[in-house]
Amino acid sequence: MTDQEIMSVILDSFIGGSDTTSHFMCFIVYRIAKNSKVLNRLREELDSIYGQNRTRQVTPEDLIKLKYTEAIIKETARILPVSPIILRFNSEDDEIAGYKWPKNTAFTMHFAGIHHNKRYWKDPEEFNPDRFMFNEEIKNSLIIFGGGLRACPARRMSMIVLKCLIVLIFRKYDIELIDKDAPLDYSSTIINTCNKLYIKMNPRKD
Ligand code: HEM
Repeated sequence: MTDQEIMSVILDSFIGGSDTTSHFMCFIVYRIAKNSKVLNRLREELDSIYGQNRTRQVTPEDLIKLKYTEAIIKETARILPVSPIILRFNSEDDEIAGYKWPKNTAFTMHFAGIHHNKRYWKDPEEFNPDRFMFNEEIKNSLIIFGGGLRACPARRMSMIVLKCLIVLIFRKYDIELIDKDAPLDYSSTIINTCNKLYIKMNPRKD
């Protein structure tokens, strides 16, 4: 690889990796803080793994047990994916769905549309992590990290990072939204970004 290629891979990772994870985490905190039932279920899961020891390291075994935590991450991404679209160009003339597509046509894939389609999801507007506990998911109806050859190379690591962040925050702290009725304040461009999220954070009382 040339220096320039190495440089662009590093830059890609910084750009593709920092905003995505931080906005995703804001969306997760908002959904949990907004839904007391979800928060209680999450605490039950965390307490069953960590008990009163709220400072020990998260282990690989914990990551497997964190099923409800993973369901929250997936449901947050289903409702509002950080990356709602991806682009692809066809390298050859093609025919798809009865239409002819000349080489170099730009295809935009709209994940958010798939995530809210009633053909794939029951009550798609409802935030309900349980749908991932009971295998409601149909193949390719949830696309968080893109797909195919250019899928996000950090998809596994990102799930681990998000799980660890949820554990570190929610096993130890009470998080409250300052304005419980305010809708999530976000902007939508090629990625969905959280504009602001005001929260109160205190050590857990129980
Ligand atoms: C939760 C956080 C993340 C989300 C939601 C996310 C999502 C995505 C999506 C949707 C794509 C496009 C995939 C496609 O075109 O099929 C992508 C590509 C990419 N992501 Fe991530 N990503 C995340 C975290 C990261 C992190 C932490 C890194 C690096 C450390 C990273 C590096 C990249 C790179 C380099 C690409 C381009 C891959 C290519 O074009 O071949 N991402 N990501």
